Amino acid sequence: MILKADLARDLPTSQDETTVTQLRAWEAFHALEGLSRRLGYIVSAISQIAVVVQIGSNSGGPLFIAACLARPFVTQCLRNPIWDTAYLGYDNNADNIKLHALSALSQERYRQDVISGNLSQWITQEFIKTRERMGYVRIDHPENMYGDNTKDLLWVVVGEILENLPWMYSIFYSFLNPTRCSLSGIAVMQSSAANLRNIFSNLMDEDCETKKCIGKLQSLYPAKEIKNVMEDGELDYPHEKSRPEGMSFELSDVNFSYLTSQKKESSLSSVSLKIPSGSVVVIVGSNGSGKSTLIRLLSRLYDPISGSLLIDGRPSKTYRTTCLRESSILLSQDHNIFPMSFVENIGLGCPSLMDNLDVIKDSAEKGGAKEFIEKLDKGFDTVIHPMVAANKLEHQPDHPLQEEKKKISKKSNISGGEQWRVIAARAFMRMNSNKIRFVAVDEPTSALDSEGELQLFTRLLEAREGKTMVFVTHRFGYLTKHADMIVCMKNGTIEEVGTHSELFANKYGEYTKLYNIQANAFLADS
Ligand SMILES: Nc1ncnc2c1ncn2[C@@H]1O[C@H](COP(=O)(O)OP(=O)(O)OP(=O)(O)O)[C@@H](O)[C@H]1O
Repeated sequence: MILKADLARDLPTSQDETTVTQLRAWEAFHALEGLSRRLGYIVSAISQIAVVVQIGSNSGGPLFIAACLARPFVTQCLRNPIWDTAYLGYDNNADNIKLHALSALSQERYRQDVISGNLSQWITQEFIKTRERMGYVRIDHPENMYGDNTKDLLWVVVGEILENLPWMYSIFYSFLNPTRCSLSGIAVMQSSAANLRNIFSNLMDEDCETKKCIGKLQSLYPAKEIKNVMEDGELDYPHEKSRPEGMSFELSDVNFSYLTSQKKESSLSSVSLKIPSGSVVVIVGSNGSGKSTLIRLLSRLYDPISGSLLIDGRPSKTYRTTCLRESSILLSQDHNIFPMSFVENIGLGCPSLMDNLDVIKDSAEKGGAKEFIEKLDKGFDTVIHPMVAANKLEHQPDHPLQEEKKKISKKSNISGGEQWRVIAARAFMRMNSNKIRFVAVDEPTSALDSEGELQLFTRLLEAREGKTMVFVTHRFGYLTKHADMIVCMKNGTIEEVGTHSELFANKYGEYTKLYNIQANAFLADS
């Protein structure tokens, strides 16, 4: 339920802090278990105390209860759980890794990938399948499953003595007062002593704190009720008026600000623009001018605050968002590598072809990722972020486990550019669905070298048939030359629109200014 609720939230909703829940499923189960256990302990404690008081009224009841408390009390004081020390955990169970990875995909950092890749359904289905394959064993952290204390010899001896303290007290008491003790009374006292000891130990277990448990359970249900900020329409995409050349857009007087923005100015102000179907559009402009925001609106990750956005002649809100997302690809700096294997990272572009390794490798080739993946020991089966749990190591640089940690982390690290290539490969994989009519690429220049960038642009342009393509870039050259239209932005507004030669004809325009800065840098170098 939590996974589903997390995956269903759109970006604006998830950025509203009042709607975000940090609760994970295992915590809810713990809370529920803890609460019912605690209730049971309290009932048992009351009944056992009543028994001891009743039967033991002749044999020093209060002192006897104190003897029962001795061991749990000392245990609590000397508590030294194994997980309080430094440790390093490495998980090599494929299903467990997958289950945690699928769970992780509902986190904030993957939200844009999951939404733009339309992956919620696949994740939920895979989660259920993997869970069933594993059987219903507990999958929470080992810390929670392993509650044993370290045992040294002294503690074993002292513990045994304390364990038997109520017994010893009873025997001692019956020697002093033989007439006041019956055999059956002693037997009942003995069993009560064992029960009371257990009950007190459990009640002192901090996991069972009633307030904490109730708080956790209370925060569970609102997560299910959260309504998305963005409206979902009824219309399927494409519809009868959609053109086969690709998606078309018409923005009229669009304004937009992020909920989380600290700035007074809007990220987009009075933006009006027509993007014909099948065109290649390049958006340029200085940092913070609104290029990425414009692309996010076209990809329907956000809706304009005012003004209108038409897609193929109809308001964007009239379409089913899942249909629109099935028809578009967004390739941006905000995307992330999933904590899964390369096969899954790329295959998730088109989950129905996940089993087809040839198609996955072909997409990797197009995205420029195949070469480096094949050089890895496990090739396409390499899991990029294997689960490594480290505890109390951050402030101990000389701890012997640091070396092990490095070895494990090394297996899972790839460079920023390589990550981008994997994400690009996932985008090419998506094209195999044959549903794509809009491709948006947001500035790969920050991660890719110039050769990688040129290859990416060339391969994307080769696949342009039936697709409208919008690129954001800081590098003028190959793309601006091939663009049907260049949009130059400044401070959240559109300064100029036209082809390279049209914009360059305006000597004092923003486009010419940005172009000359780059050209002069090259001239100065040469
Ligand atoms: N997720 C966000 N939350 C809050 N504000 C944002 C967010 N993303 C962008 N902004 C703000 O919106 C404005 C436009 O940002 P945007 O990222 O669209 O610009 P850009 O032209 O793509 O910049 P760059 O070239 O640096 O990538 C900026 O003022 C930025 O601070």
